[in-house]
Amino acid sequence: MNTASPMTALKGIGEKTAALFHRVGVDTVGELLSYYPRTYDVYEKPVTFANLETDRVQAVTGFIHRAPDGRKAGRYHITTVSLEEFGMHLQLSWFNMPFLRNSLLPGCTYIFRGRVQKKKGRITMEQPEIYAPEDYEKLLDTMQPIYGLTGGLSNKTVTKAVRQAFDQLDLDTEYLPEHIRNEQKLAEYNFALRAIHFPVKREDLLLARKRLVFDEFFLFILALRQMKEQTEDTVNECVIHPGVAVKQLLSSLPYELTGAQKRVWNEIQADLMGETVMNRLVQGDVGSGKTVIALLALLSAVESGWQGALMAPTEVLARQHAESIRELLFGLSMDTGVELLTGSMTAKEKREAYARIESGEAQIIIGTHALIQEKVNFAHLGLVVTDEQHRFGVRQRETLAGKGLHPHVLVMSATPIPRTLAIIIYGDLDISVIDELPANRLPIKNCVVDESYRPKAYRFIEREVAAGRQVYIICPMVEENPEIEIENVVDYTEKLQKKLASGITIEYLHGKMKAADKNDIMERFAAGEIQVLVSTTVIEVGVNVPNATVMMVENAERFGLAQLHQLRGRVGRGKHQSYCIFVSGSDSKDTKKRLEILNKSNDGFYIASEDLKLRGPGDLFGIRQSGILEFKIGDIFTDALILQAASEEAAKIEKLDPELKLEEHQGLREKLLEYRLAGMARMSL
Ligand SMILES: Nc1ncnc2c1ncn2[C@@H]1O[C@H](COP(=O)(O)OP(=O)(O)OP(=O)(O)O)[C@@H](O)[C@H]1O
Repeated sequence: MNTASPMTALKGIGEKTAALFHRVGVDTVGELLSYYPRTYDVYEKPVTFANLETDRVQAVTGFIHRAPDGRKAGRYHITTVSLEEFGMHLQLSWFNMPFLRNSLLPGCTYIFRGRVQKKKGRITMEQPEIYAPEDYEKLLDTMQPIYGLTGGLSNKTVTKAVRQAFDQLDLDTEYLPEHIRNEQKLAEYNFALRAIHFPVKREDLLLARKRLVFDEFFLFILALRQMKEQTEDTVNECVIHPGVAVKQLLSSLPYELTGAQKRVWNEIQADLMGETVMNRLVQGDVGSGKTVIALLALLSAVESGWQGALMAPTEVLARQHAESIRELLFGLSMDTGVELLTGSMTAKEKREAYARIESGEAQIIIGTHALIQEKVNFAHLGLVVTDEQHRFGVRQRETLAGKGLHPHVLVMSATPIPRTLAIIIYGDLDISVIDELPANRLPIKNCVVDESYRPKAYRFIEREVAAGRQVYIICPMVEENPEIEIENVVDYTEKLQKKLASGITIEYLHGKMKAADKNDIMERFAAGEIQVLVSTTVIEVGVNVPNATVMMVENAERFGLAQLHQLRGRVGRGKHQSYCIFVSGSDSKDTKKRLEILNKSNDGFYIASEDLKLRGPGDLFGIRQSGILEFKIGDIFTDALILQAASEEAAKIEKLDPELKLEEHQGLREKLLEYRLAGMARMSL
């Protein structure tokens, strides 16, 4: 067995289980080893009731005075036990486990372990684990890995598979040169890999994590530098001059560009006319008006005889872009062929669209990445506008170059990262920043509240709807189990229908819905036919419905601040006063402090940097701040110092041995090659 062996090479994993692993992105034994735990279960000493903290998983010692109660509640059977300690009470409950009434014996002591919650003023644990004290003793202080799962794939299965892989594999030898390991005080590779899955103690885990985060950033930056060398100075074969249509568009906009938009547009124009091809990142906070900048570039391309493609991460966004672009171009004297290309189109529709793209009749092509990248033959592509989530890298360029195309590339990003980090992460791109919001915006009013505020929030929502506005409600994500997440959204919507005044149209949206259904809901929301949209975070990126003025986020404490900021960015996009209600299910002080940052500021850069200060780089169990670039373990915010170190080491290597020819760099050279090959599928590096 080696790292390239398929998952079925492991004992006990057949085709069916392998298919489940495939769903979480693991096809080979090597990928399994880098499928790092999402978090760890730490079996800490039982605490006294006085030290229970809501929203934390804790253990208590409980003496059973009398047999548990059992009762029916709708579809469920509920077993409850009330524990007492120095006059303080803790209520335990289990769903559909009636047998507990006979197995929890009066007069005996058990350890109960679960998430502490406060419900109707009472301290509770739902579904706590139950241990005999002597069994718990054995688990004490161990850390059990918890992996990201999917329906049907249990944590036990993943854990067992990882153990087996470690037992049977000859692991890679250390590949980082010793001078780097010494300089950065990094743990040995195999130690790190083992310890990240099965840490014996917390210190080991911290060391392991630091090493693997460093590796991830280091390889990324080295690959990026190689990529930059390959793409730099491609001669500009698609010279683009903005002309009459662009002027007309500018004067027909219902607003004037902000100073920042004008500056960035100038930078782009200079690129488009320049001697080398454009590789530019436009960074701008949510709602700063990036779409119109993209459109100006696309229209300039069309005016100069080229096609422009706009690649969106989701079908919903592609549709939205197509619509708003058609609207903005309407009435210009030049007719522009705008083509929308999405997965839910029929085969016939797609064929016809491909034909129009190939003939050049379609001039601005808007679609999802997969469709535009893989299947399309362009007549004369001059510009690609894409987003940061899908790196448009060497492979994409090579594919296009194979078709004789060397287009300009414009990458759009709403991730608020400080410039110093941006330069490292986007080392292959020039950077422009739209650092100003349109002037007509009223700042969003925020509040952080607890669950008891819900009825008031609902009355507020009713008033806004009565005034003609629209509302988003975000349900908590359930990372471990997408099925529960869907249930949450559906359940919440049903309950909400009873709580809000009749006559309000409420619909829900989640990631597992069919594309056509999602489109339908989004279109009806955009058209104002739906007033309240209950959703998972699928709504997070880019949706633009300026009439929506309320964003209510349930269990806000479970989200990263950067993500909450993105979510909040869905409102406050028009002329109406907008509101954001963060409902927190936790009364922990740290949570309050974090959410307070959002309360104080609407500025993405400020929020990201304050969050970083508060959490500190050692925050191991923290919420990942951003899904961008899909780093497996590193987080550009919380691991900013490691990112910086990796960048410095990469620069040194480049100076010392740019082609990695030295003996001591052979391991690294191989690893980098492997990384780039794997990355082609993942990040297109
Ligand atoms: N200069 C401006 N003045 C007033 N309104 C503007 C200006 N530029 C853009 N807008 C409007 O602001 C809204 C948000 O713009 P846009 O959708 O381009 O944001 P964005 O930067 O893409 O944000 P996100 O990252 O959240 O998608 C749109 O309704 C757009 O019409």
